[in-house]
Amino acid sequence: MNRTEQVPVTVLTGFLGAGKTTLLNRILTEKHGYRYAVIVNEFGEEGIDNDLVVDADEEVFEMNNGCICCTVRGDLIRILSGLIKRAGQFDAIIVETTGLADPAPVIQTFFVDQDVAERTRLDAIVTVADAVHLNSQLAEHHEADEQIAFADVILLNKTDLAEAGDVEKVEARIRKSNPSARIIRTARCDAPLNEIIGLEAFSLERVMEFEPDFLESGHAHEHDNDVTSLSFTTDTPLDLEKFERWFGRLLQLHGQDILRSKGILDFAGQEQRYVFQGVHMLMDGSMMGAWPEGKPRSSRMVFIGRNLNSMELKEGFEACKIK
Ligand SMILES: Nc1nc2c(ncn2[C@@H]2O[C@H](COP(=O)(O)OP(=O)(O)OP(=O)(O)O)[C@@H](O)[C@H]2O)c(=O)[nH]1
Repeated sequence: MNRTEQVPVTVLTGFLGAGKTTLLNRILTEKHGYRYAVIVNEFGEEGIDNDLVVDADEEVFEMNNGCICCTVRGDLIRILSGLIKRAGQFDAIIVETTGLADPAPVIQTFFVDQDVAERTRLDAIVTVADAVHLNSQLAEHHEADEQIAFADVILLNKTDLAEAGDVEKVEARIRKSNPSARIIRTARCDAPLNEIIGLEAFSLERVMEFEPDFLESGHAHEHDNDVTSLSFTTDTPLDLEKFERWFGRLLQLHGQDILRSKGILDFAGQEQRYVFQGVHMLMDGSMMGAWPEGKPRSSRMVFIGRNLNSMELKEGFEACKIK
């Protein structure tokens, strides 16, 4: 098949909370004239990410029942195969992996499945790196290192939160894992789109240089078993003050172990949905607009981390309900 008839695919990866969804939203809202099909994979059970992706014209396919790099790889192939059949209807495919994904099995999918291999081509692996947390993530999670190693482009993001001098140190550390990727320093992933999409940057030869058995090994992959996810939902509105007190204390006490937290919440007396985001101890929250019409209001939250105490978290969450 002619190379120009193959659908280009950009894989967005990066550790938990680095800014992948922020980047995706940027791509989807900027005026570029292209039509993208988007595949979003999420580790938590509650499918929050899908609601955090802006309402764009693009088609968004959710894969929530596991991590893209292991259990749901079959789903990825199925979605890609479906998209390929309608290839004329969009210009490119964007795949956002979970923050815990090893990108290798995802990349392999584009070479080992014959149909997918013939009809798509990897444009680039774009990795978002959190300038504040990357060093510790690299020390603790081999997935973080793989995400950096496989990148063609690295957005060294959250430079607004990093201490002066730290960005240079993180960049030097990145270079040890990946000497050749283009590194772009960003705040809220504010890189020009033409440096992210349509690059024709992916090179299997480069990958084979540092992983010679890349295509043969099957790249057996195991996640850190100590990282788990818990999610909670309720239809009862929550008390904003109680929630803030509980959550602030929780992150103070357990922020080392709670790698990621996020939720869409229904606070009593508030018209809009409230979205909160935590990455370790750093927390961010804001109103995110009206509740979708015709759908009941409810609160959903997800924790991803080590040593998560299910009972304690559940009790804390339940205690935030209005009486
Ligand atoms: N201050 C600051 N906050 C940022 C930046 N980029 C993203 N954020 C915030 O960081 C939080 C996590 O961003 P996301 O885009 O959801 O990160 P993600 O990589 O998609 O997270 P997961 O999918 O859960 O792994 C959100 O609250 C963002 O608004 C940045 O450059 N600076």
